[in-house]
Amino acid sequence: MDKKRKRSRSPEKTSTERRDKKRYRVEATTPPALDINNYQLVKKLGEGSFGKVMLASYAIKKQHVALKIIEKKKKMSHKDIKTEAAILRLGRLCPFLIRAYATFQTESLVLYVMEYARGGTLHQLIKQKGYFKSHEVRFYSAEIVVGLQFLQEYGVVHRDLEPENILLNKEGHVKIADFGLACVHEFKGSKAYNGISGAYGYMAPEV
Ligand SMILES: Nc1ncnc2c1ncn2[C@@H]1O[C@H](COP(=O)(O)OP(=O)(O)OP(=O)(O)O)[C@@H](O)[C@H]1O
Repeated sequence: MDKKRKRSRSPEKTSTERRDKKRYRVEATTPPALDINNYQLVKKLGEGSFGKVMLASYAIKKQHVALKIIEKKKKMSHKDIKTEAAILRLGRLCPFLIRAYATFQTESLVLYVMEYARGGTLHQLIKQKGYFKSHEVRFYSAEIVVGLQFLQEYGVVHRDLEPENILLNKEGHVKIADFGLACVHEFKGSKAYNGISGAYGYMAPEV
């Protein structure tokens, strides 16, 4: 009788253990897009107050991406990092916003893997051309407005809109970038966001 009980309990325990081991193995595997070793840095695309943006090659898909690298020691607030990452993830829903393929962190860095806008910035284009013809002004304005309208629907205020942060893809379409100062806020009645933010010359008149 005793022997029988022993035999029936032991396989039960073993299968639970096996299940737990299996679950542990699945959780311990880092998806390739979240593994810093899968990105080979090619060159610097830009640098800001909290970090730099590098052109990188994602080994798994042999694809160029823009990798924004923020050093944790630079003390960008946790809330701002989470907000920027969340807005970058929204980018997949609107063609005029830079989108993130992945966001992750290491012990010392926060990383956003973004689509690479290979057409440069609107600022570079303005410098290169000197001025825009009226149909070009309409083209860029329309795409920027659609991008901003989309952000507004999600309660996002960019707060740092300027030609350096309007990127262009290889077909020349607008990709609004740099959500480091953005806030997610709902304007209700007379409630307004406190604090001045943005680049002088490009701030909204009401700011
Ligand atoms: N997805 C991208 N594709 C191509 N270039 C990019 C991309 N993202 C950023 N850059 C380049 O890097 C520069 C800096 O990027 P970004 O403004 O996001 O960094 P930042 O650290 O937040 O800068 P700042 O402190 O000025 O706000 C941009 O002006 C642009 O030239």
